[in-house]
Amino acid sequence: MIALIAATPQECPELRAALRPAALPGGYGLFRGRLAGQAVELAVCGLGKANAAAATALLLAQARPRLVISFGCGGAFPGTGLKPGDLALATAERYGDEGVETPEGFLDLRALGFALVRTGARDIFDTLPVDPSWLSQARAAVAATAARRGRAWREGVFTTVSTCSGSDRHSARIQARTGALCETMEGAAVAQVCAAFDLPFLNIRGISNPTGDRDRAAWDLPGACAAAEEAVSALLAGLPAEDSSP
Ligand SMILES: O=C(O)c1cccc(C(=O)CC[C@H]2O[C@@H](n3cnc4c(=O)[nH]cnc43)[C@H](O)[C@@H]2O)c1
Repeated sequence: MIALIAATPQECPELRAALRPAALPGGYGLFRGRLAGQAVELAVCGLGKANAAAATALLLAQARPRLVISFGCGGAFPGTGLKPGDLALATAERYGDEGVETPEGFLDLRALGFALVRTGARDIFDTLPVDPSWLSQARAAVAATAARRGRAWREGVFTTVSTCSGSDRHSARIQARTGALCETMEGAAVAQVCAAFDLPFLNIRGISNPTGDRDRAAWDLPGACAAAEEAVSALLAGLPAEDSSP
């Protein structure tokens, strides 16, 4: 089974329509069934890190998927070459605002000495991994989807925040701190729970907006959501049968 996590119903209309409604404890939305020949469970978790972590943990406590995919829309930082409607694929997830703001600057969790996940092999602080073999499968699907739609795509670090980058000043600070190309409100939280459960994680986002001074006229939420759904479907369609995938 493949687990899919979207924040809002608007980010997954096509996939939801192909699945049967179910429910997770706590009222988190769940949809089950088969997509492109793969068994899937789609959680619609609500906005932000707390919802994302709770829904992911509830899902993983009752099933052990071979892959967890966070998907939906996200903001693109300046200089990345990404525009609304384009696609982005995470190579790692980094928390953007977990830490302490001090007179001397921002102290992240590594500086504070607080690991978020202790895997046994190593401690994980602010940066969560993406599984390399699944990443190469996803790269092919995202590239093919972008080409089909006549759009650009990029891969790189994603950052997850509670306070979105709706001003140039804040956006520049988060970009300098994280080196991210894409900002979301859920990705690192899903990745953190996957690391705790030792399960592979991917994040695929359609770009809905540029980060920086907030201008709702520059957003394309429907185009971003459609692009991400199409890339997820392409990834599922390209996967081998359940037993022989990475
Ligand atoms: O109205 C706003 O200024 C605003 C800011 C951020 C997100 C929204 C949404 O309605 C989308 C929610 C959904 O999309 C992801 N998202 C999209 N763009 C961004 C962003 O620039 N920074 C962080 N997250 C973003 C996010 O994962 C949400 O789940 C409206």
